[in-house]
Amino acid sequence: MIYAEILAGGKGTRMGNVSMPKQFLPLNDKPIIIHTIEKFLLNDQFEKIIIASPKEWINYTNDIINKFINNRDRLVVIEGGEDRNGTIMNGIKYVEDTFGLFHDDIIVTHDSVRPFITHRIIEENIKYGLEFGAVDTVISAIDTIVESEDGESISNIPVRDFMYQGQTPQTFNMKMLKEHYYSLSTEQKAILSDACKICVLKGEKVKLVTGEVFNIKITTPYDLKVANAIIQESINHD
Ligand SMILES: Nc1ccn([C@@H]2O[C@H](COP(=O)(O)OP(=O)(O)OP(=O)(O)O)[C@@H](O)[C@H]2O)c(=O)n1
Ligand SMILES: O=P(O)(O)OC[C@@H](O)[C@@H](O)[C@@H](O)CO
Repeated sequence: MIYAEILAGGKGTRMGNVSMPKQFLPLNDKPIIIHTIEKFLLNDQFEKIIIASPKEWINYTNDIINKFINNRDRLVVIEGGEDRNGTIMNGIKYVEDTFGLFHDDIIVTHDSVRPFITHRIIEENIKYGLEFGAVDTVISAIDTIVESEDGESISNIPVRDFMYQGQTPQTFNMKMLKEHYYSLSTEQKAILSDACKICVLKGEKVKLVTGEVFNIKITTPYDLKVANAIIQESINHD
């Protein structure tokens, strides 16, 4: 089976002093997370689209889904985890408890705050997820990446042609990811900035899918302005 999980368990602290987690802020005519959910609903391969929200925002998430989405049969809202990978594990647990976990089951995980995800990126994540068991969505690094271990001076400048910026979706064979995640030490878990690193630490091959420059993660107030500009641009082209 093919599942999707929209990760909305965060608090959005870098968005500054706003009344609600950033995934619920309006973007044009509806909340950011609704744009994201609608993109996933366009794909009919998903058995279930799991939305993981902070516990105290679960009712609100259901309310806005009821308001903006006509047919919510494939949607379910669950509680997010303490961190992003904990949220992914809650999604896998939901599947295991509800449908059982089978050998070829995959989950396409996506940041709720990347509303500009495209049909092509989702399709390629599913295709390669089934084939390889682990997929990351990336774009070529635009800036040169400078590495500094102490934050004071350069320790390395990797060859830019080998550097990419990680986006989402990230897609995984669920059994594989779960087993690897729970076999990591606390120290290893502490340095995970995304779920693909779990696979990398365990020596799994992770297939790359090409993302889009506009598949941005809305993190700061500036990103929200950029997102509004992207929406405006697409409306003007319609
Ligand atoms: N415990 C968590 C933490 C984050 N996320 C989700 O992961 C995505 C990317 O994370 P990020 O942009 O860092 O979101 P926040 O953690 O909410 O932001 P901040 O770090 O500024 O607080 C977001 O959609 C966020 O809701 C999640 O599902 N569960
Ligand atoms: O929570 P952070 O913004 O530090 O990291 C999360 C990101 O790594 C993750 O959301 C993906 O977008 C991959 O880049």
